[in-house]
Amino acid sequence: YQWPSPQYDALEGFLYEGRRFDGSNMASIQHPCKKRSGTQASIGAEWLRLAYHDTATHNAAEGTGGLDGSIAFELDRSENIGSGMNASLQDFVSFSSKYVSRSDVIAAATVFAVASCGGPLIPFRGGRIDALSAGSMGVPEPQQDLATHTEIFRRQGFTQEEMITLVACGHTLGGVRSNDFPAIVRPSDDSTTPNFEVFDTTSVFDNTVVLHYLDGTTSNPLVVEVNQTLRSDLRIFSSDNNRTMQSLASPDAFASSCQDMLERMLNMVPKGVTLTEEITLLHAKVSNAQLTLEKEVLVFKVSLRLTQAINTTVSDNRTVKLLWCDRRGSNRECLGHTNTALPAAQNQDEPQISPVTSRLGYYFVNYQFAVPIDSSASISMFWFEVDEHDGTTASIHDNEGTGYKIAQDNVLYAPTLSSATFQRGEDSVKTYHIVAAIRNGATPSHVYLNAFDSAMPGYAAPLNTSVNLKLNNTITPIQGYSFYSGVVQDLGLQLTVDLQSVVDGVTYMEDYLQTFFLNTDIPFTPSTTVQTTIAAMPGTTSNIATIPSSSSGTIPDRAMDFWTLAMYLVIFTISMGTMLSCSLPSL
Ligand code: HEM
Repeated sequence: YQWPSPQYDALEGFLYEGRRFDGSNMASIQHPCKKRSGTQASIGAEWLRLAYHDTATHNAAEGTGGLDGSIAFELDRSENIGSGMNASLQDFVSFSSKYVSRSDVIAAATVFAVASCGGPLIPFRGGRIDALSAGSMGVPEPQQDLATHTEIFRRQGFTQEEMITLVACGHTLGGVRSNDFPAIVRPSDDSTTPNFEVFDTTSVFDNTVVLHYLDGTTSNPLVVEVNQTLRSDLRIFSSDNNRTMQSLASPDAFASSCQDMLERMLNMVPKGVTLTEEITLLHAKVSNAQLTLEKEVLVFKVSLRLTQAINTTVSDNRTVKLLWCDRRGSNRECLGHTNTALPAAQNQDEPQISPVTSRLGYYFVNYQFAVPIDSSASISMFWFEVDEHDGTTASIHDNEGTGYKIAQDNVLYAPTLSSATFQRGEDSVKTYHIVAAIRNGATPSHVYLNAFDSAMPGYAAPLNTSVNLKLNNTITPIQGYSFYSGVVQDLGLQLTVDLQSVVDGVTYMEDYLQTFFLNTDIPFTPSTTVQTTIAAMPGTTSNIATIPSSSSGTIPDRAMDFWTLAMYLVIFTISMGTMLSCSLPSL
């Protein structure tokens, strides 16, 4: 892994933080192994079933179907009946983006659900490509016979033994609803409350479904149903004289078989789709790096996210420093001096924020920097030093020795000059005025943006369009930058833009820029901020602010201007002469 890897970074953030950029948390809709409010339905079970139904149309030989999000267009089919399906799609709709496809969200949801309910950690890859219409039919249904089921699983690429295993791994969570399958679960006399019969007596991901099947005490409706035609689990489980079921009687064997089978299921994709490498946890992660103009100052903002073992706390003595080199002038590339700053804020995520990370035994501590940059010097690369002041050597996080390089400073995003106008509500058109700052000196032949949003209400076609940006003379040039602007209209929930400027045939780009915070005063902010601590002087801290959590699924209301406050603190501290050090280059 080398920074920047925008797709990896986005997938890693989603998987290990469970949330999208504005802090809205998808994992916590379900975690910890919750039931849907007011019902007996397990949300994790609904998510897992949706993923299986999306993949179940896969044809391994032809390379068609698979986990591609086509399920969003297939819910009117009887093979996809079930109120949990629609509910799950609603849970997911606002979480996809340019780098986390709708089908990646469905796959990650299964990883969350299984981890959250105590099952194995399923290795995750991203890069699935979304279908924008229905695919072929072919999800198994309970009334079909064993030969049909065996053939369906063979088509998907599974042997008989794998079929038995995968069904047992699926049917450890959740159950059957009377309103969707009245022939299997009789509706209650009181028709307002649907009956729900669970597959086993525990609500967690364990092998009770196997054990109770083997010892004859099961009440799995697909085994004990009086109408024999509907006993599909019984036919499948017993199809090899219970050999496979017996092999799953050990909890470890069950967990490891389910880990393998569910990983294979999530990675069944149409041919032509290349999945990413496995997304593993980054222990020191750079995020939200952005050079921007704010309040007439050139500012560099970045966060360093460190893992911290659960049940341990960060030492009060720890200092985290941002170091960077000038891009221009006599000190460029740290020839004369290296710049240093302390974080503007530190905050901790809740250990529970992603079930995957919490199962790995970590939570996150974030250090956020917002430093003013002299625009004639600019910035070319940065790195971090973390010192525990306990006698151990300070650790350096420098992108495996190369430093974190800032590719360019010719085109920048100016969120504080950009804006969004919209009515609250999911189906209203939002109008975004996007402002780019273009460094004077080189005259661009073309300034434009690519706008992308796949988080569309109702899974409508994504927005994917280009808009030309024009020189905007109403904004006074500052710090050697002039401003270009353009308008994007979007119905979706997670617009990102890529700004591009072409100078002498070379394209400069700022990729995957977030827009959710336009009209709030916070350019970017952690979601579940517990308490914000601002470092006033090296080694000392003082609590100054608490930011309310914005973990709802909607765009947050106007919130406190945290970053501006943080920046002024840094400016103040620098002017006290305590934070800008002139030293020899250390890279
Ligand atoms: C022959 C194959 C299968 C048949 C006939 C079948 C049938 C069913 C039926 C009728 C339900 C009840 C749904 C409801 O009431 O909402 C159900 C639930 C479920 N199925 Fe399957 N299934 C099969 C295979 C699988 C597989 C391979 C998986 C996943 C690996 C899976 C995962 C689930 C889950 C998690 C639920 C519970 C959903 C909830 O509680 O909301 N199923 N299945």
